[in-house]
Amino acid sequence: VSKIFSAGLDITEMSGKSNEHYAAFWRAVQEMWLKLYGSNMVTIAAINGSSPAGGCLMALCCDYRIMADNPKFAIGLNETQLGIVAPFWFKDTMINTIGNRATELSLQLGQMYPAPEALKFGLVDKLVPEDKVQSAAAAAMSQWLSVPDHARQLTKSMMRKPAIDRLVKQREADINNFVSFISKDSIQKSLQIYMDRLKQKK
Ligand SMILES: CCCCC/C=C\C/C=C\C=C\CC(=O)SCCNC(=O)CCNC(=O)[C@H](O)C(C)(C)COP(=O)(O)OP(=O)(O)OC[C@H]1O[C@@H](n2cnc3c(N)ncnc32)[C@H](O)[C@@H]1OP(=O)(O)O
Repeated sequence: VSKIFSAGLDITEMSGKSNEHYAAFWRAVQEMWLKLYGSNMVTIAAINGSSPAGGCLMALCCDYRIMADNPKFAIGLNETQLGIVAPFWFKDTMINTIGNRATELSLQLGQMYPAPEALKFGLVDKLVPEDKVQSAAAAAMSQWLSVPDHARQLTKSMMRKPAIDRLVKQREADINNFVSFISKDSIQKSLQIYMDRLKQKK
């Protein structure tokens, strides 16, 4: 979709459903992160539009991020703005990209960064004109693929393994946490208010 890289997790999957539904949904989200963050392939994010929350997470999972140079497009982990909390593995992924202090600011405020600020913050690696995002991503891919694969893969794994092992160890507890958090009446209410606001904005 033009103007949107990803709208993040589907909020309708997190509201008004059963606990079994929430558990299955969260397991699938964990699986997505484990596969993408843990992939030994080269992954380049071609960010052609806004990328809130889960969308930002997907981009952060990649090895390199190229974003369209348009200040109308914003990226960030904005969970607190929805009244929810970025789980520890979202937080770890961001820390591994921009560091602890910048992550704390970002997460507590639920900040969405317009493209130029995202570059300054290190959330993305490069800005290019909107119509050059795909070609710039292809060029970056060629550069990354020119590095001997075994050395690049071992280096990637060395950098990411501690975060991945942490989720693998706590996977069931993380699902239980998510279910008990998201099914609270107060959280359901916050999500409803956020969705109503999104619709009113039109
Ligand atoms: C202490 C224990 C902690 C345990 C862990 C607990 C909790 C963690 C839980 C969850 C983590 C979640 C991460 C997420 O990803 S949450 C989702 C965050 N996403 C957003 O905030 C995106 C909101 N959307 C937007 O900002 C805009 O819609 C967007 C910029 C994407 C596009 O703008 P545009 O103007 O083009 O389009 P709209 O008119 O706003 O939207 C069209 C249509 O789509 C609906 N919609 C948008 N985003 C979502 C979404 N993420 N999920 C579901 N539906 C969405 C929007 O409501 C419109 O619908 P309709 O009116 O056409 O029916």
